[in-house]
Amino acid sequence: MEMIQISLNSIHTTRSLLKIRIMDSLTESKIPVLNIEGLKPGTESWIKACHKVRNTLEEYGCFMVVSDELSQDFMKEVYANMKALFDVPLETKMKNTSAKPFHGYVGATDTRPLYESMGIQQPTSLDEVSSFANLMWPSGNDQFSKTIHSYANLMVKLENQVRKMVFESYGLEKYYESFNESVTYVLKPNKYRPPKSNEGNVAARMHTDKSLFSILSQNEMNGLEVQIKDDEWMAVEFPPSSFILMATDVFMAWSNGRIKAVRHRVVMNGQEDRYSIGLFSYKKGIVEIPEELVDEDNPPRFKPFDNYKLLEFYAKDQPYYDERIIELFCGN
Ligand SMILES: O=C(O)CCC(=O)C(=O)O
Ligand SMILES: [Fe+2]
Repeated sequence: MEMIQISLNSIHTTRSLLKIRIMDSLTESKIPVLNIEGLKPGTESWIKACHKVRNTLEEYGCFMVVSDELSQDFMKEVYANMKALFDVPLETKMKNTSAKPFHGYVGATDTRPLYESMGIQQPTSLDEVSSFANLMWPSGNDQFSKTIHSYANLMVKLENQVRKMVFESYGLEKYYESFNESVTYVLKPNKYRPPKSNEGNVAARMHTDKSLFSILSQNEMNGLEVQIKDDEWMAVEFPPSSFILMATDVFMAWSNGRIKAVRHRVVMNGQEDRYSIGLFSYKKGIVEIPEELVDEDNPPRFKPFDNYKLLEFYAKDQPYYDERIIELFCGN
């Protein structure tokens, strides 16, 4: 039986807790909002922003961006296409398979009845997105492919920029290009339905991501909550055309513990379906702490490890789902 932990009331209990409705008053959203679009590498404003991004990820583990590049009309199109995707029959959705955990269709289960998710691998390739669409709609769906591919390209561009900024801020830009060659992506559309009266409203339990970096946006239904200071949950308010960038266990380990992996969960308080879309990067091969981030005062906190093996480890039943997993997996 699956164990879940809900920090509210500090209780550890079994799946019956999923029936609990969380209605605690959440701290008002104070997630930093950074303006990092349109900066030119090498300029003074770029260098300043590099430090700001790194400091924010060290202190909070996440920040938001309100994008000039994503119009509200474009985002409406993204969500209309996602709705059409989840409306395809279950047998068809189940054709979205992958050998990697959480990279294919994940359906609702007894312990997680509100959540469904799909995986589009290598979404920066229009051919890959189109073959996914052909699987879902036998006569294809060009509109879906084009929209989702453009969205993925924008998110990947941003993911690259943020990692470049962090590398630069640590003085490690010389590693950025070679590191980037082994980064891969999966785009995950998620759907959450509202709970019935006899169901709890925790749609995704507290966890930290096992990707290298994650970027999420949502339709107008809120639900994402993060712990950015102490153990307090904070509801994320998404202004139009915004997304949240989140650091993960892998980025935390790479930085030798400097960057914070942000704990998050999804709680459904509304009465409408919530759609979110996440771009997750992964590092192929071994992740190692750069020697520049290790010294006498900062001995290596993690052994070199394989990102996908960490994901497999996480996918097996574990005592927790947050960053304590990576400590178990490869902590020193
Ligand atoms: O839907 C969301 O806002 C969160 C999804 C999430 O945490 C995940 O896919 O790892
Ligand atoms: Fe997550």
